[in-house]
Amino acid sequence: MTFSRDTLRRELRARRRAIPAPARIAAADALAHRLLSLPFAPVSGHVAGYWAMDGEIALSSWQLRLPRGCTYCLPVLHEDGLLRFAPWRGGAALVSNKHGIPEPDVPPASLLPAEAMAFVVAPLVAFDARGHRLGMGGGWYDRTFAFRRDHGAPPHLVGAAFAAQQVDTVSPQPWDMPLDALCSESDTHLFETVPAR
Ligand SMILES: Nc1nc2c(c(=O)[nH]1)N(C=O)[C@@H](CNc1ccc(C(=O)N[C@@H](CCC(=O)O)C(=O)O)cc1)CN2
Ligand SMILES: Nc1ncnc2c1ncn2[C@@H]1O[C@H](COP(=O)(O)OP(=O)(O)OP(=O)(O)O)[C@@H](O)[C@H]1O
Repeated sequence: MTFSRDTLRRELRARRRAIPAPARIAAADALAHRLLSLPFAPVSGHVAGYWAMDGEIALSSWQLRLPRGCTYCLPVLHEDGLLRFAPWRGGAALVSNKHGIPEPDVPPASLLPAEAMAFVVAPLVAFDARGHRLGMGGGWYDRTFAFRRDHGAPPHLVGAAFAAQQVDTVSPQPWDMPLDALCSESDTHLFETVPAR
């Protein structure tokens, strides 16, 4: 079981890294339009993206096209094992976390908890047609959004990926965070989760 999730991670990470630059630029644009067209696309509030790395589909196009009322945030690793979020605009100071991923360089007191987000775009390594997501293996998104299991949105949780990251099944685990939607460059999947509050 662990072996197959690890194997899947290795293969799908290699697959997303192999996508050539022109295709990934076009895909990021198409993804932005799909995210902005979701029935629950935010018009205001804090929205979380991520700093794309290791071949992940980029969110820069979406960030640039967000409605004025939305504040774009990046995830920040916190010592308690739960992600925090911090507003970030192009040009603002960044610092590398322990995995080498840039995070906004802000004082700990200004970090926002997951509950303060209206809409969260989650990176992923692989997804399946039932809305299950396989991440990098740190459990960060699963732990951080475990509170969503018992009640509806907000925050809405949306996976972002290249269509090539779809697999038959990610062999979901009980702790895996269910997605409300998944957008790729070519598809929008809406999933049934618990009703909104
Ligand atoms: N862009 C992005 N940001 C993100 C995530 C992500 O998947 N993508 N995360 C989603 O959870 C969190 C970070 N989680 C991570 C978990 C494991 C590894 C990891 O194993 N990385 C290396 C080893 C390098 C190192 O750790 O120094 C690897 O590539 O094998 C990286 C990030 C928060 N930020
Ligand atoms: N809600 C939770 N409470 C406690 N531990 C958790 C929870 N969710 C995940 N974990 C732990 O995190 C570890 C990694 O989980 P998993 O391999 O599913 O991560 P992932 O979904 O790939 O990562 P991520 O969510 O960061 O993208 C698991 O071994 C699990 O023990």
